[in-house]
Amino acid sequence: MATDTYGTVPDTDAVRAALATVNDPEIHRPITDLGMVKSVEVADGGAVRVEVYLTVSGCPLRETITREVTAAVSKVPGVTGVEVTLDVMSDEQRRELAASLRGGQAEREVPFAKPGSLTRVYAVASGKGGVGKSSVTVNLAAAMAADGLKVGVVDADIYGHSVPRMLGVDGRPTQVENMIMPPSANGVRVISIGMFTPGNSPVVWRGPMLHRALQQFLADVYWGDLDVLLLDLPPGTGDIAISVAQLVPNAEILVVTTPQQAAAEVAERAGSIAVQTHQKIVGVIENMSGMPCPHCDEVVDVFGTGGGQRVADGLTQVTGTNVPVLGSIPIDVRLREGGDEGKPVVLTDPESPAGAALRAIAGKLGGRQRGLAGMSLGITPRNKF
Ligand SMILES: Nc1ncnc2c1ncn2[C@@H]1O[C@H](COP(=O)(O)OP(=O)(O)OP(=O)(O)O)[C@@H](O)[C@H]1O
Repeated sequence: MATDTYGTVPDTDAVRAALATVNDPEIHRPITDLGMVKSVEVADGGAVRVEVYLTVSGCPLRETITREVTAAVSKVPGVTGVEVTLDVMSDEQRRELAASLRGGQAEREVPFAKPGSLTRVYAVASGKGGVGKSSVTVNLAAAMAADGLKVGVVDADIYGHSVPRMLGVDGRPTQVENMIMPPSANGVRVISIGMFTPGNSPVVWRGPMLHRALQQFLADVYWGDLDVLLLDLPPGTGDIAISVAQLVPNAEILVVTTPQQAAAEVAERAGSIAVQTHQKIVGVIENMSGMPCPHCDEVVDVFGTGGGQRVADGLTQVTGTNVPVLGSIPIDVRLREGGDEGKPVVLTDPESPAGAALRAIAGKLGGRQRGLAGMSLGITPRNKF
């Protein structure tokens, strides 16, 4: 905005108020609250100079911060120009920031495991690989974020980590002291083992290291206040499922299967582990449930039928609680393309059969926060609600 006709110098408080509207892109809190505004100078002609502290040198989001600060300050009446210079926090400042983000809590605590936590944690499990567990996870996350929920995803599929690519997250997390800032895309905060390994190298860790990695993802990552955290587990009944049960005992299990008999049997075994770990199974999602013919709309049951219901019935029997089928997702080439391009189908094609099915399931799972009225999930509310 141009200097007003009387040449009034812009008010420093107004400039600071404008800066308070700029959130750090990783921490998602105003830069003014994070001690990131080093100085503000307003010259007579209306030129404003803002010095901003980056949390770390070489911060990948320096351009974003510069752009957003410039845009916010430019809107203040009387401002004729904005110059943003960047500095880097000292070790002491970083320690203070990390301590304030932790809210004075002791280190290494998993916030989601605390009794008062309001975050619902869903661990997405499958028996076999390749049934679409990661695709389902990222689409549920994106759909819930689009519905206004604060959502995080931990890609705990250590051997087949694909979540960042499917969600369109690139780049590595920034570390502030011993806190890790998760990158985000499509409104979803993501952390993946793939962000900590060079190139596309395989991860060959065994149990204790996997446990440690998961603990770090849960305790050392600054997630902020999440409504929902989704954990994409590796297929099968491996070490990670046990670690999840130990680290976040209140996590609820979501089982993904295909309609195929063989896949359903393995999925049921994977789900049964919840009985031993005393975790709740929130429901079963059947993926790849038929493919609508592109020419005549007739549905071709490529992988057979009924797997989701079989798994749900089996788990209902072994757990003694009602485990419902939450939904069925058809085979849809747009879902696969969306995964390859980092654009979840629930956002690019929300009305497609797969997009609509995923959004309906996300609505059931995300909507539980506001109580269970009107929902037929067939579940028993836990005391955290
Ligand atoms: N409903 C669907 N329609 C079309 N393609 C799908 C569907 N669901 C998944 N796919 C595709 O199937 C492949 C496997 O999916 P995905 O990687 O999500 O499986 P996964 O169970 O997470 O595998 P893993 O656990 O082995 O990593 C991907 O190429 C994905 O795009």
